[in-house]
Amino acid sequence: MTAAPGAGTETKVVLEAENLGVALPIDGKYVPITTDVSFSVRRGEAVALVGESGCGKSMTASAIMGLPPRGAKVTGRLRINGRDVLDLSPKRRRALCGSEIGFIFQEPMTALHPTLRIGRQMTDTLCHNLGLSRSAAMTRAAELLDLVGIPRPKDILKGYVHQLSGGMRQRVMIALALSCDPSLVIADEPTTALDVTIQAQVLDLMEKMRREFDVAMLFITHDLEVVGDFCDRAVVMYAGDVVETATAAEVTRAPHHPYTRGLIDAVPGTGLERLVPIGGSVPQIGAWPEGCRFAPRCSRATEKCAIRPPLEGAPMPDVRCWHPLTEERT
Ligand SMILES: Nc1ncnc2c1ncn2[C@@H]1O[C@H](COP(=O)(O)OP(=O)(O)OP(=O)(O)O)[C@@H](O)[C@H]1O
Repeated sequence: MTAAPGAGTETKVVLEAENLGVALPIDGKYVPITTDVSFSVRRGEAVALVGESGCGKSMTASAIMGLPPRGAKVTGRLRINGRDVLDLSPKRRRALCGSEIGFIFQEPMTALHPTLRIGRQMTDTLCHNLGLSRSAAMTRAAELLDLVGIPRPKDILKGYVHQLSGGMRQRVMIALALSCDPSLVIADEPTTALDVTIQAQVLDLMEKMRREFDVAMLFITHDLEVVGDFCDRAVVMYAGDVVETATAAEVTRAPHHPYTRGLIDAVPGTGLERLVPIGGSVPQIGAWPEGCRFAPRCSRATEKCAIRPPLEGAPMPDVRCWHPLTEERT
């Protein structure tokens, strides 16, 4: 693994999604799952993709990884380290993903094989992606486990994933994600399945890895506290759309989109006397309103919201809303 490069390279854009859309064939026609998803992640930066369940966060991540569901139509542009990847052949795409993108999933038990020794799984990945010999891969695997704070790495490599605690399993996932020296790591709800103390440890470790190796991180979460604590910027999604993009501090302290405000008011620790859930629910795919998709749940909605607001060109930049909140951001 290469150490963090020096100053001057930290602004390099690693991931660029431009009007990224995924549609799935359902009952004989393509139904949009996400539309117009645009954002970027720079080297060393952690960007959160945030929103309620069903907003399209994981679908966006699967399109970036080149692993959308069978039959999916992916449109728009997607660049990884400046290279357009949507037109690559499946083989070249897999090779690119193996060498440039690392993944951390919510539940390591579903991503790690239950009956293969941890050493075997790690060395398979290292041999395949880096072309190492089996013995060199085993040495590297032990180094990686040591790096992520796993004690007695050589013993752990001989064991199985079910013998580890949830936090240790997630450390193995992080080691695997970093094993190919990726420029981008996609973490899909990596701490949701862990208890609070272990969550904090895993987040600390990811933060350390991000700083040390200067990777770009796309962090998929519905936890706004994690966004505020861990991420630099946040991309808020609603019903398959990006509705607001800003720094994590701005999004969590002074959001401009009523949906983002609703998300914040619905979680504990916001200072409100009681939590205020957003009324209603995310519209089903195939049943999105014509205009603003959030309008049916929005107290600020007017007739104008029958027209879909653009992300740019509505009253505020990076806020897909005709009536944004105008709280000052300091
Ligand atoms: N293979 C599929 N076939 C049909 N619909 C799907 C499929 N995968 C996802 N969907 C639908 O696409 C929408 C977006 O799903 P997605 O998993 O991306 O949401 P999410 O924001 O990641 O939610 P969560 O936080 O619950 O994972 C949902 O309505 C979901 O039911």
